[in-house]
Amino acid sequence: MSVSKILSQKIKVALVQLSGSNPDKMANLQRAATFIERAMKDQPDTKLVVLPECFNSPYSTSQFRKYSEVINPSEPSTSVKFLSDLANKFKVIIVGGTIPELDPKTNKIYNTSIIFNEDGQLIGKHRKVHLFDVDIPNGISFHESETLSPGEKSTTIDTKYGKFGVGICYDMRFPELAMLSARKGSFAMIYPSAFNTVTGPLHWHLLARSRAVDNQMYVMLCSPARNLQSSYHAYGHSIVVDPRGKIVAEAGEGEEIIYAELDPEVIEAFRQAVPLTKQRRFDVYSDVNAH
Ligand SMILES: NC(=O)CC(=O)C(=O)O
Repeated sequence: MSVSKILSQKIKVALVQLSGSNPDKMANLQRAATFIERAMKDQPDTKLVVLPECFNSPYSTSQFRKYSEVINPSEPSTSVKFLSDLANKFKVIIVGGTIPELDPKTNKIYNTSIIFNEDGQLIGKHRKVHLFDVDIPNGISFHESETLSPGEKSTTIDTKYGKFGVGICYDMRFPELAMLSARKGSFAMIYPSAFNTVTGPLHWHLLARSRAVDNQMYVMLCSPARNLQSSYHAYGHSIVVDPRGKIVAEAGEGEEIIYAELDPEVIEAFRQAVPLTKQRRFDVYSDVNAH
């Protein structure tokens, strides 16, 4: 596939590391608006903005239903309308972190990312496929499946610059979603995320860099800032990794915006130098899911 199809031009991205787990949804939305406005003033050539996982609700299994919204483009809920208006106002693509989603047909709750184009149209959504259910001795226990249901699809979004894949947090531990999007021609994988102070130091950078190197694509992880008043302490360290596995931008632990320029030449040059896509041996591992 020619590079012009993967990413049509250089694009600036902004990852907005907002304070996490605050109980006031409208205040969280307003804060997102303030930061997006700041990003667009600081770097007006920004084409794509990413928000964190659960950016407008507590990250807590007992709270997801209370904060959930029905995602129906013809009857936009509070967060859908808010982010759609922001995308349209600033003429920027927004990967709107995640919000708890209620499916009115099944009464199930999902952890869902909603994505808007520059005209404010909802161009896709991703329901977290792999739920964060872990018990790490002397570390952390968390069971999203207490109240959430898993999504059933991988997600690749089409934009005027090219395609990118979306996963959510724990999804990044499963390389298959990123690989699927890469094979559909994506230039990047974007994960609104909320690792914690146990697993963050162990795996955050490793996983971001691994998904980038596996697929020779950009990888972006956008975390909430650390909030020690909340029950869940997010890791922070929102990060952009290039297709060579090099970290090109990284936040600290507080509220912050980080920027990076994605360059099609970097993708092309590295894919030519290390031509993994031409060297794959699906004749050998076509049955990878058979065991
Ligand atoms: N919160 C998550 O979904 C994932 C996480 O914290 C981890 O994988 O570690």
